[in-house]
Amino acid sequence: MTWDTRQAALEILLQTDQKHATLDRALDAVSPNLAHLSQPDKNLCHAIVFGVLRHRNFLDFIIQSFSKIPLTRMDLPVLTVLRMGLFQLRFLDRVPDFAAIDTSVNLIKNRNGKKTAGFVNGVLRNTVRQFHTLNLPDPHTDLLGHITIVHSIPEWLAERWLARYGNEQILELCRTINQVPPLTLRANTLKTTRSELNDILTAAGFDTRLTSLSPHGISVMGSGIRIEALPGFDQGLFAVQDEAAQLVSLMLDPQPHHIVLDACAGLGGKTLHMAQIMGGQGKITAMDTDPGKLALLTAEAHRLGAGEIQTLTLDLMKAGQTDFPQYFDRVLVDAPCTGLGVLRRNPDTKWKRSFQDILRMAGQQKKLLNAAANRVKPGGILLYAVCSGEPEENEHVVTAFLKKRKDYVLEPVMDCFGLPMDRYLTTFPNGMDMDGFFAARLKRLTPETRS
Ligand SMILES: C[S@@+](CC[C@H](N)C(=O)[O-])C[C@H]1O[C@@H](n2cnc3c(N)ncnc32)[C@H](O)[C@@H]1O
Repeated sequence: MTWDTRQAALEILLQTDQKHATLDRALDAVSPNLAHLSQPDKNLCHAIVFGVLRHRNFLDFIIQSFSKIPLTRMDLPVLTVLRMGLFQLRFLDRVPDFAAIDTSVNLIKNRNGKKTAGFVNGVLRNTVRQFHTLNLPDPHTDLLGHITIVHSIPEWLAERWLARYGNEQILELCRTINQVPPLTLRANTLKTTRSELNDILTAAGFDTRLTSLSPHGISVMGSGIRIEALPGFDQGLFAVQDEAAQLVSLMLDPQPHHIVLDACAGLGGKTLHMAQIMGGQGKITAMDTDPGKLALLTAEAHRLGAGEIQTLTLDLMKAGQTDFPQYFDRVLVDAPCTGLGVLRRNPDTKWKRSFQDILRMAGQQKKLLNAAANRVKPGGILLYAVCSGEPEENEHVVTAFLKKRKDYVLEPVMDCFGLPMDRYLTTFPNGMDMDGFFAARLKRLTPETRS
């Protein structure tokens, strides 16, 4: 089946609306149907999908204001087409108003018939004519309403952030969350240097910025950049990795002679950074419950020339002594989490999470950290990381761990990068232009240092 640009965007959004289909999975699932589209059309499709997910509450507020039918009684495809049309009208200068309206009307006419098409036409045209009459919540008198509607943050999350952050900080955070994040590369120092890679990219006409804290990062400015088309991709000169994620492996500080366990390795972003920091020496075991991810990790290790990475499909919670004949100098637990720190990359996450998820994930994180702790050599380091800034998944996990495990102490992050933070690594999209990460460096004491 082949789709045009907006049909494709509609299908992706409808798939993403199912609770367990992440945006990444939906994009992967439909990608064969997009193969015939030109690159600008693919870019437009992505812009609509991400834009609708970023601004969903704002778009719904407008639809509700100009529709006689309540949103709760609207068919999901109709509501989605309205969101897509409105997003183009309000946010995409490159799409003229008539094109945004006509393509939306035709899209729904083919699916639901003429009557529904008339309804969509009416709502979109009313918006164009009467948008100026809308009363949007004012940040000075109704900050919660403003954040919820204008910045499209779910109310339960906005309430939590309001209790935690100052007014200016939360507004800045919300603004950055809805912006397109930078494409950040990690120079593969097994094959090149950051400065050499930067020269290659700038010579090819790309506008780049060196990351300020990671010595390996380069952000490539602009939108719609195809990673595979960047110079150096086939030669494995870089991997795609946000700066905050780069800081995690740097904070673990694995040495060339170390034996390392990446206990939740996933696709291996951090495993392969560790391999590069270790100069392709030492020994790394990449473990995950998902064999499919580990297979992709092995392929990526090959592209990057990272040498032999031992993979292990195993549940950390069920792993016993026989699974690991030796102790490790370094263990990374990059735990599964709510992902609320990476909303600018995965805007669908905000509509799928609830407070209960934070508590559920925190319970799992505590268990994973405890299970990993027994694998660390006395004198070795256990690093706990999550891409969420929620306290239950951050310091609460670490505090509970330290209460239980008197053989561990927290090592201050200040010593790692001279960051303006003392105990933990905490990064934010606002101000730092990085994903929101949390990491704690825990040292296992030797019998001598314990007493
Ligand atoms: C945040 S992701 C890891 C991302 C990865 N470290 C990276 O940098 O690309 C968490 C991973 O933990 C894995 N996982 C979840 N529960 C696990 C368990 N009990 N044992 C091992 N891995 C687990 C998931 O499959 C997922 O790939």
